Amino acid sequence: MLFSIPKLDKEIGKEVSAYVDQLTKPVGSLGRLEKLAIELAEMTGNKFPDVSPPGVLVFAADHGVAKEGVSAFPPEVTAQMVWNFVQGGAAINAFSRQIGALFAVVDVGVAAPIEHKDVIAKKVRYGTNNFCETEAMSSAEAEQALIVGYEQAKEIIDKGARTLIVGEMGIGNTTTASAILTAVSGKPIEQLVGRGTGISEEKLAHKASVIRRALSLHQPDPSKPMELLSKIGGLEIAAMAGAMLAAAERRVPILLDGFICTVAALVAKLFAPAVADYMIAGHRSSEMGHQVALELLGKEPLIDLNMRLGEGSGAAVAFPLLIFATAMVKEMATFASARISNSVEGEEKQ
Ligand SMILES: O=C(O)c1ccc[n+]([C@@H]2O[C@H](COP(=O)([O-])O)[C@@H](O)[C@H]2O)c1
Ligand SMILES: Cc1cc2nc[nH]c2cc1C
Repeated sequence: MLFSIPKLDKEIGKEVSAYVDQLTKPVGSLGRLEKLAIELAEMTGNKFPDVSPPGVLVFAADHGVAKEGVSAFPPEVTAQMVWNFVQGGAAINAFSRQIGALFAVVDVGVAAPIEHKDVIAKKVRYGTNNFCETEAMSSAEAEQALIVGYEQAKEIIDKGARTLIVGEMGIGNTTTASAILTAVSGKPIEQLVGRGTGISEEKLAHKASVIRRALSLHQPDPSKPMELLSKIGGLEIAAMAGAMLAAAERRVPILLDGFICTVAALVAKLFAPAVADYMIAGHRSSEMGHQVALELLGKEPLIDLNMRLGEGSGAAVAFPLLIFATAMVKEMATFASARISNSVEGEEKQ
């Protein structure tokens, strides 16, 4: 599949960088917010971009590998949480309300039928196969799930979303994400497999052995994203990658969530390396392996609050920092406009 992602506007970045140095503060004193303002300008091609409203897309799907007992919760929870999302009772609902987000939940492959007018029904199949035994899905299904994400992102951007937050819900999906990350990074599995929803030490060792077994069965080519998705999964990870690709094509900044989201970002990057230019890492999840995924992507997260929920929640909590970065450029006075003396002459500016 071919994606056409525009280059970052480095010229505007330089302009904003020079302008930020004229604002009424010592050079560099707003730290990471300054870098963020420059990045947002380069992505959007706008010196004074709007990041609001953000669009939050939560993709839900089930994982056949959940049968192996790799989660602290049963697979029915995926469907149950989808109902919670449409009733507005999940963390991401509370946070989306706080940040004024456009919000949508997409069933891309929940194992149970879900009929609710507010759930976007895009089920590609009823959950994946157990990837320890056989391929998670066909490559046609993986492609279909990717397109679901792509189309949904297009839609929410057409409705006005200026930043994209991509969340997920899928019992078992930390096993799937760790398997993809093991294949892609080539690092020892022990560094990449974590507690997910909160499994015991014993279950953790079992989870690692499940992934080891699956990878020796499939031996996926780590440079082929469609192969990774079809052999390992999952449907929501494919959709998330598709959504990111659509946002990057439209110069809409992507605010990444936690572990599963960052692995989906790595998959998207395999489809089109330039997609990573449009990504900002929202937070560092406490899930083992997230730091490695962030390093592979070359991103430093904005916040670290020991969160490990998913759903887009970490990105939603980090989102106000994007508002602050843009408000700084839009609203602050310059030394000249406020008639403030700009440093002692000859003093080194850092
Ligand atoms: O985003 C994260 O970093 C994250 C870390 C651990 C768990 N989760 C969420 O928990 C679910 C997967 O956990 P598990 O144990 O069932 O693999 C899934 O619905 C994710 O949204 C999410
Ligand atoms: C309750 C619950 C909520 C979640 N949200 C994202 N993943 C989740 C997993 C569980 C178990």
